Amino acid sequence: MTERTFSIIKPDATRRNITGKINAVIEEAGLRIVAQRRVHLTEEQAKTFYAVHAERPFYGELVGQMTAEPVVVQVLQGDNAVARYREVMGATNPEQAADGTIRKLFALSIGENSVHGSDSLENAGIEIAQFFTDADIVG
Ligand SMILES: Nc1ncnc2c1ncn2[C@@H]1O[C@@H]2COP(=O)(O)O[C@H]2[C@H]1O
Repeated sequence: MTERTFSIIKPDATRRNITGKINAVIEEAGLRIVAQRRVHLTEEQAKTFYAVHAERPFYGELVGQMTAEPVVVQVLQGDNAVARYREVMGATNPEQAADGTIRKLFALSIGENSVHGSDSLENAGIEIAQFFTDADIVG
């Protein structure tokens, strides 16, 4: 089934100027980038986006990292896009990520793990709506 999922290329990757390399892995995996924008997240935006992690010990560091430098927010479209992108990203901890995945190729650490992807179709809809309107997405 064709789905849309939400992706963030994180500051550790924009800082190293490797957004194109990450997009190449995404496209080679059969996902289509149907919306994309570079944005410097405010603290409020990052806190809202990661509210589900507010009680976790790494929350403050996470918000700090996500607001340190610009990110690239994206909508990806394709067959089973939510699950497919999670496969393409690899495990949250790059030490556990499979060969060929974005995190195996590029991530620096569990915190600086280069990309975010929605964990469910429902959350994909919520996350996409935080950054894009329907008019921004050209499928
Ligand atoms: N111990 C941790 N466990 C899980 N996520 C962590 C941890 N420390 C930092 N994080 C970050 O928290 C983020 C939450 O969702 P992400 O998919 O963006 O990727 C996660 C990691 O970058």
